[in-house]
Amino acid sequence: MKNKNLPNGTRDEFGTQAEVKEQIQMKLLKIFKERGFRKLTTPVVEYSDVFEPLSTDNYRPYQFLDEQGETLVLRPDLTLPVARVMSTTGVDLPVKWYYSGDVFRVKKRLSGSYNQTTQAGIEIIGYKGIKADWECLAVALAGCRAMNLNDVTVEISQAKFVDTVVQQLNLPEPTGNSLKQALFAKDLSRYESLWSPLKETEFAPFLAEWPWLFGDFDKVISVVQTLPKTSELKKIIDDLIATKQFINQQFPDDQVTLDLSVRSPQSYYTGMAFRGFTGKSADYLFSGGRYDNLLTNFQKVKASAVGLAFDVDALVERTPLPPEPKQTLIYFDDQQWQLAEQKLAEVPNATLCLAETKQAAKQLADSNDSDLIDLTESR
Ligand SMILES: N[C@@H](Cc1c[nH]c[nH+]1)C(=O)O
Repeated sequence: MKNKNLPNGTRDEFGTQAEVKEQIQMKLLKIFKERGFRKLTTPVVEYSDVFEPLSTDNYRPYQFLDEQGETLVLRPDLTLPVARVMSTTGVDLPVKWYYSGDVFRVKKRLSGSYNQTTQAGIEIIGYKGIKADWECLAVALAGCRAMNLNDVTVEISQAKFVDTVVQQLNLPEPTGNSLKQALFAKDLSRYESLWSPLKETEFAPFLAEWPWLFGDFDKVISVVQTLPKTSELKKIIDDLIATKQFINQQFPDDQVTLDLSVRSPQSYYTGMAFRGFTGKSADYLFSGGRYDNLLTNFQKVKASAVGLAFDVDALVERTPLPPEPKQTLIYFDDQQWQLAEQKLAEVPNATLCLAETKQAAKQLADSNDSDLIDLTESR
């Protein structure tokens, strides 16, 4: 009998913790709305095909069958449903959506992380230019500020960078792909042996450093600058530098790092991607990026898009819980409802006491450390 247990990786939330979470969500939604984003809600359950573009190396979705035998899943992501909506509803582009809701990702049993997390995010669809990426970053960092998180590190990556460089190297396949996999896995001995035939080429200074190409923005960029520049690579570098300058100007308290040796945080990203961290914690506060091809999975037309989602639970973890405020119980008898309502409106932090006797009301007030207003005394 498991009716008193929760499935692995889920939790109940109540009281102060749940209220803080609600407040955080409200603050984020207010920022989205104030910047002109419109609300979009999608169902918690979808056909599993919607999530096909997702590579699920670290987790798998919860799956079950509907009455026709079709595989349904609890959504493991909120961006793919937005792409589905765009292909089925004929909404005119460009659009700016905001949403909040839970995503469900079955992680390894002892990973210590939850399988149900709450996200609040935005998707900007129909803009090719870098201003849309910057709007995502501006929303992300404004959100962190609203939570009093002032020392955020934005880690930027670029989904196309690794492929662009591997292509430039002109390695025979499958060597190019193996090099990429060794780089992502930080399998250094394999990486070394794969790039050693290029030791005498102009790529050598870069290739020797590539597995360590993360951290300080300027250092990483200076290594990338040693590569021969194709127009594609130049555009990638220019956009990264301009984005760092944008963050420095708009959010001078925040740090920017660059990682050009990682796998893209989402398999559907096609351009810049970014994550926000604070302190030493490895959990990110927000994660987002550009995905210009995702909509073509659902429809013929190509549309540019960029978005980001806050991990609301990670924000809650970094928010100190406020002390429990003292509550006032309003005790009254059955004939005094009107009066009790008046008191309730007047007294801050009050609640109606629904106990049946005065003695029970007193006991309740004592055990909750609450004040008690007794309306039956004034009669
Ligand atoms: N859906 C992404 C975040 C995102 C929103 N838009 C673009 N990326 C995630 O869960 O990591």
